[in-house]
Amino acid sequence: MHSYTLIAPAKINLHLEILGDRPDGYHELVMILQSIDLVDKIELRPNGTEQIRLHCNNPQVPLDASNLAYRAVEVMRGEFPKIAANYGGVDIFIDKKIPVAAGLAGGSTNGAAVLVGINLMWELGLTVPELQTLGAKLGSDVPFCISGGTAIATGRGEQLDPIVDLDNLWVVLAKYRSLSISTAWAYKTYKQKFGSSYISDSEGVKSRTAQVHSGSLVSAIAHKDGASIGKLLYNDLEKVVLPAFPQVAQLREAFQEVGCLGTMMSGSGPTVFALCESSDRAEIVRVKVRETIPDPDLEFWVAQLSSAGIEVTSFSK
Ligand SMILES: C[C@@](CO)(OP(=O)(O)O)[C@H](O)COP(=O)(O)OP(=O)(O)OC[C@H]1O[C@@H](n2ccc(N)nc2=O)[C@H](O)[C@@H]1O
Ligand SMILES: Nc1ncnc2c1ncn2[C@@H]1O[C@H](COP(=O)(O)OP(=O)(O)O)[C@@H](O)[C@H]1O
Repeated sequence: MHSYTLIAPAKINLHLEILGDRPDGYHELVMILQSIDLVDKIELRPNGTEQIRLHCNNPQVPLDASNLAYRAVEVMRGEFPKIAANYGGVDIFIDKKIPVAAGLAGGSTNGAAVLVGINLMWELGLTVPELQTLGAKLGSDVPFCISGGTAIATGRGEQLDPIVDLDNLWVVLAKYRSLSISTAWAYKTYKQKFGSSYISDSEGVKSRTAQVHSGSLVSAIAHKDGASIGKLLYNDLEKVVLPAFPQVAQLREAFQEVGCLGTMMSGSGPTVFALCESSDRAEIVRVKVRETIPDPDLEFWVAQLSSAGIEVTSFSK
């Protein structure tokens, strides 16, 4: 049986618009998701036992059944119990570079990598759409993480329409090390603050009152027009996170002041990113914001937008 090493990229949200709440407790969204080349490395090794054993270099990552990498194996075992019984357990090594609970889909992309890796290890022959259907059971962002690139995501985030890949732009990412935000908290607080944006008509049929604002951004992406993309970045969850976490709002202002194409919080935060036209410009922006906020708790990364989803880099006997 082979071992597999996979690369699992983080994502940012160029657009995150909440259209309303849904009967299943989730929110109906329109997002534009974008992979970046800040990546975790995942290694899967058959271990000759029945157990799923996790190893990670970051102590913030849970090593139990709550880890999305662990849950991905369980989803595969649930779907293919006979095949799973032949193959036994697996050791999963997570080399974590993506900050945790940061709005960058770190857990989702690890779960996506394990689905792709198990598909190969167990010789299941599942297609990408089939893997994405299984991925939606793990989390709303998992289907996107499998294919990556640039995509419009609707529904609860799992319905995907790929658009032209953006790779001509860079981002500076910044996050306070000691600050993490729960996605469930961000959506719950949004609902408490803004209620449902669905209204019922005279027959009780619910329809959306929100507008979809992503059209001009899609057009700017089609033209790979960084200046317009920067101006059109959008995230409804900023409305709850920025007032609750003033240091995130200050970080966003600092990026704005140093002059980038645009700046926005990613997903449910607290990572803030600044879009830049080149890696040199990104480095200048990073240095300037570091000077403005010398707090050692603030960490930075520079990454390029990427067309890659989960990639297998090696396998060995
Ligand atoms: C906000 C976003 C933006 O890309 O990403 P992150 O900031 O987590 O990276 C996503 O919507 C997060 O996707 P993901 O992290 O996969 O979420 P899930 O595990 O499916 O859901 C976590 C919780 O968020 C809430 N949730 C999630 C998605 C959605 N469309 N509506 C929701 O209300 C639900 O309370 C759910 O229990
Ligand atoms: N493989 C994983 N990597 C990181 N966090 C994970 C993983 N599996 C489960 N988690 C849990 O998911 C939570 C959210 O982390 P993460 O997926 O990195 O952030 P986000 O949902 O903001 O994109 C963490 O607090 C952690 O408890």
